[in-house]
Order: sequence, then structure tokens, then C-alpha cells
Amino acid sequence: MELTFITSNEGKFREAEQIAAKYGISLKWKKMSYLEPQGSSLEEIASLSAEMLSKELKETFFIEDSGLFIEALKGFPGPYSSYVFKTIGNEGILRLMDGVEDRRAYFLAVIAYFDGSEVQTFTGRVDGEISTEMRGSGGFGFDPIFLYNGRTFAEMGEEKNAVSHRRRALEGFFTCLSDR
Ligand SMILES: O=c1[nH]c(=O)c2ncn([C@@H]3O[C@H](COP(=O)(O)OP(=O)(O)OP(=O)(O)O)[C@@H](O)[C@H]3O)c2[nH]1
Ligand SMILES: [Mg+2]
Repeated sequence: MELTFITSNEGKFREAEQIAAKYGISLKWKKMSYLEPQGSSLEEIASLSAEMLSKELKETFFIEDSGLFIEALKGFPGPYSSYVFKTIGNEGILRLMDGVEDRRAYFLAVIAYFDGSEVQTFTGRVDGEISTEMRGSGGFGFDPIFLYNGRTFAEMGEEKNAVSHRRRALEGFFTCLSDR
């Protein structure tokens, strides 16, 4: 089975491709950015984005909206993770968290799948902590500052795909497809 994944983010595509292969699913990368409406939750943003794209594209596809949520910062950067990464980046997050004791954070990924008639969403979450310094060279985005069981996602390399928010969201998605 082949599915079209619409994203401008190569890191996301590469990881999704590796995870999908374990389910015997191949992914076609439709590399494009798309308008993301402002929304209070990733679920809302992902489903609205997919609804808008479905009007434009006459094919089935899925997208993913994901983000890093930091408890001590009241969930920031959350739905604004992409913009925050491009502006202040990991260094900026570490500066905001300088001296902050509560390091709890989680990643969320929401897959929105358009099957030709409706949009369905699948959510994955992984809990961790914000490190006090950047570590590791793997992964992408905030991976060098996201600690999971003592290692950053960037230090975990492919092992990240076994536990990540992306893995958990895709697992729900692919399981639902195989039940159809
Ligand atoms: O360290 C990370 N490990 C991850 O596994 C991960 N997944 C998402 N992110 C960050 O959160 C933003 C999502 O924003 P986002 O979902 O809008 O993606 P994006 O704008 O990069 O691509 P697109 O899919 O929208 O085209 C991205 O910029 C990334 O910085 C991650 N960071
Ligand atoms: Mg985006």
C-alpha cells in the first residue's frame, strides 16, 4: 500500500518512512508547505489544514502537525513550535528554561488523514524532560534538548522511532487502516 505524506519537513518524512516500512506501507513524499490556520490545539490545526488541502487536492493524503509542550512554560511552544524553532531555536528554549527546576515536557504528533471523503485524526504523545544543554547529533528540531530516560532524542538515533510521538500517532493510523 502507498500513502501520500504532505510535509515540508524532511526529518518528519524520513522518520515516518522508516516507521511505515515496518507495517509494509510505502510513503510518497509530497514536499510542500501549506497554510496552517491558527488553532488552540494540534488536533484542530491538523484537521482544519487537512480539510482545506482536501478542497485543493483530488487525492488521499495525510499530514502531521506536531510540537513540543513545556509544562513550566504553560505548554509553550506547543502549536507554535515550528516558528519558535526557526526563530529562537534550542538555544532560546534553554535560555527560557535557565534555572527552572520543573523540566517536564512532552511531544505531541497529530496525523490528519483525508481518505477521499472525510478527515480522521490520530494522536501520539511521548513524555520527557528538557535537558540543560544540547546533546547528540541525530534527529531534527528540538531532539538535542528532549530527554527520554536519560538520553536526548538526538542521542538515541533510530531508537527514537520506537518510542516517539510520531511512532505512536502513526501506529494508531496504520492499525486503523489495516482494520478497514
Ligand atoms: O526535535 C524534534 N523532534 C521531533 O520529532 C519533532 N517533531 C516536530 N518537531 C518540531 O515541531 C515543529 C513542528 O511543526 P510542524 O508540525 O508545523 O512541522 P513543520 O512546519 O516543520 O513541517 P510541516 O509538516 O508543517 O510542513 C517542527 O518544526 C519541529 O521543530 C520536532 N522536533
Ligand atoms: Mg508546519
